[in-house]
Amino acid sequence: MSKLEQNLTMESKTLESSLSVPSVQELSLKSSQKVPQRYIRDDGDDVFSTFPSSDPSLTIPLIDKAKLVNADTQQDELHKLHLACKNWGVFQIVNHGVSSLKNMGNQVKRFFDLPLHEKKRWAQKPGSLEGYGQAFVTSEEQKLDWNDMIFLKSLPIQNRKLDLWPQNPPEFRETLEKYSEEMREEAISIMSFVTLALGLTDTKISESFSEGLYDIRMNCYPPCPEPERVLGIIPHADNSGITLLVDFGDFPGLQFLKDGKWVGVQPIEGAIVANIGHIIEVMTNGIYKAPEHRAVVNKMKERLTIVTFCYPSPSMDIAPAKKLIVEGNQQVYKNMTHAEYFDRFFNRKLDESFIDSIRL
Ligand SMILES: O=C(O)CCC(=O)C(=O)O
Ligand SMILES: [Fe+2]
Repeated sequence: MSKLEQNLTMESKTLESSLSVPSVQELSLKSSQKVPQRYIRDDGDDVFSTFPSSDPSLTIPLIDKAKLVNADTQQDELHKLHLACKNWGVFQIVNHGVSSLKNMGNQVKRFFDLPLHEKKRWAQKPGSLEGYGQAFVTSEEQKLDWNDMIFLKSLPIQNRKLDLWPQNPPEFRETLEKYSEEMREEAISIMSFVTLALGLTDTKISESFSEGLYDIRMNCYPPCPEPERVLGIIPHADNSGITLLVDFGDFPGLQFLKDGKWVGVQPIEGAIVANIGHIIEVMTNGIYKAPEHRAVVNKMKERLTIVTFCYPSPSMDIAPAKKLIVEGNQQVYKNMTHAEYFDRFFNRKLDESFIDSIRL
């Protein structure tokens, strides 16, 4: 297919679906020393052109939730949070209130350990991203991520497609229900501190997360014989309001782009990695930006993550907060309804920057 034909196909196809591709776990089990060409990124693929930072002083900011809720320490911690959101767009949170991380992690591990035919009972159906498979595969020529996943819409409850919710392991569903409810509470709470850190006293933004949408992507990154030639997930920024990620690995697999260099996130057991998504970038008029990030893989070790994409209520417009457009601060992004925002996202061109397309 010529480049032009490829672009035309990309333009006409909606991205809200995925072509079926092989399971990476199965490829990994074949114990071959070589990775199939479709996964190889070091043959001129420009997503591979930046390198990890070698500066050990660069670490993802750490936010202590206990200090945010304590009146004596709140101001200092809010200032740290403001700098984290402004300079990085990502931070790790400890002492949060989510109790079901470990249980959910165990369920996800047990799910990915099932034989392929069993996992396929919950496979993505044509025309939908939800279920077990891979995201955003839209052409047979596209390079592939070294990643298997299961993606489920969890809240509100009426958005659930239960036929895609695994019943093996047996406690998977109830654990995911509890996990998503806890994540919703955490998102509301984090958003209330993020807006306070920005100096917004009105609670409209954080409250809109109580009626929000919560989509959960569980990722498995199997060991890879040639880890330096592939990516677990290509560089992207999230289209969420905020993303809450739990990393069950013990090496830095997730990397954020900071001043042109990739900085790895060293997993802290029991912590949540929170990153700003495009919706909060728009609502803060770009004061807080959605950071580019990617996942890399390991030669010997599997890595599992659970990613909760948190969106405000569909009744909330996606537009810069009026209070931020004062005294010569120009509005940077368009005012959109929730429906318009998603329409633009799912019909975007894969070779163009989504955030640039919603700038004024
Ligand atoms: O699993 C990871 O480390 C990154 C996942 C991610 O960025 C995503 O699913 O959007
Ligand atoms: Fe992401």
